[in-house]
Amino acid sequence: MAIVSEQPGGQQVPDGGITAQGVSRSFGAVRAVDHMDFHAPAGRVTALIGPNGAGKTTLLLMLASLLAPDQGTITVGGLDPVRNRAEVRSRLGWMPDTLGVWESLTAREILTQMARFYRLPASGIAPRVTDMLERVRLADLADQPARVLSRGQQQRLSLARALIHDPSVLLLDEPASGLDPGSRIELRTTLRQLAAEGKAVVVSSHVLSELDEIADGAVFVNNGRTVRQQTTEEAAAAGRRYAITAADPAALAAELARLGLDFRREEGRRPGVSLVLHNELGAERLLRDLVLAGVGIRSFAPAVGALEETYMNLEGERR
Ligand SMILES: Nc1ncnc2c1ncn2[C@@H]1O[C@H](COP(=O)(O)OP(=O)(O)OP(=O)(O)O)[C@@H](O)[C@H]1O
Repeated sequence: MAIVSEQPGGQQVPDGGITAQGVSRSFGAVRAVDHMDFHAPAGRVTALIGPNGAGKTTLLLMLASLLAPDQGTITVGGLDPVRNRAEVRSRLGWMPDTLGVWESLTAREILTQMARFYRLPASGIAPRVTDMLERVRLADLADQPARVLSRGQQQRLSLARALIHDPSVLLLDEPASGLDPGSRIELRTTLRQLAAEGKAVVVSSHVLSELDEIADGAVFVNNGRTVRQQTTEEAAAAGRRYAITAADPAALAAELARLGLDFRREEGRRPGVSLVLHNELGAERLLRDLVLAGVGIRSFAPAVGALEETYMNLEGERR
């Protein structure tokens, strides 16, 4: 990730992606977004993470130039959406959390309308629509009204709609919601491919384990503010909590104490311990030491994903 500031308000240099600086938006007395900073570079998947009501959708709507900020600036590939409205719109793809209107039209008609809206050359529209329907595996359902599509199929149509004009910035609000496990994996692969093609991909979600698999970086927001921006490498370097269980939990605890490690006992269905390890090499060494000491290890793995670790730490800092 080209730009990272640990604290909100860090200086950011726009590249081919999308940047927001100090954006705010209120609805009556509710300050939904309050001086938020955000950056998603080209060629990367950036996760937008925050609890319910944090301001994620409001920020995404502003980034998509569908909602005007009260304050602050947004640039898309270095362009100002207010001064270069048409150019910016053509660079942005927006996938809302629900497909929305037009449900009486067929998937093919919806994509065709979108392609016309973006003024794609008339002769290229039909093949482009067919390509997109194949890409999201909807070719067989292309001529069915969108309302008969399942939630997962509608999500795939929504993704095709966002991609029809080959935008360089893709904004997706909860794209995996309603998808079965197979479709989630497929979505991950698609998003990684789009980033590899050089697009800036922004994904908001509550499902952190899912984002862990696809994101190169994350922006954490809460109460309308940016609370942290970090790359996955930085998240990994901050250390990770590992959960360990053993045939004899007392022997495990005794050995960790002998090694001088700070650990926490974990109760529950699989009693054991947890401790923060700074990198994978540290985990490898500890596992080897425990095995050599004769501790019968039953499981040894990260307790939570890297993004969840940061999220939980931020929650802890707030308490
Ligand atoms: N059109 C609106 N009118 C009034 N209040 C709004 C409007 N849109 C959002 N809000 C308020 O702004 C705040 C942020 O909402 P937003 O939808 O951006 O959060 P979110 O992070 O996307 O939440 P969720 O994860 O639940 O979807 C909330 O308090 C919400 O009630």
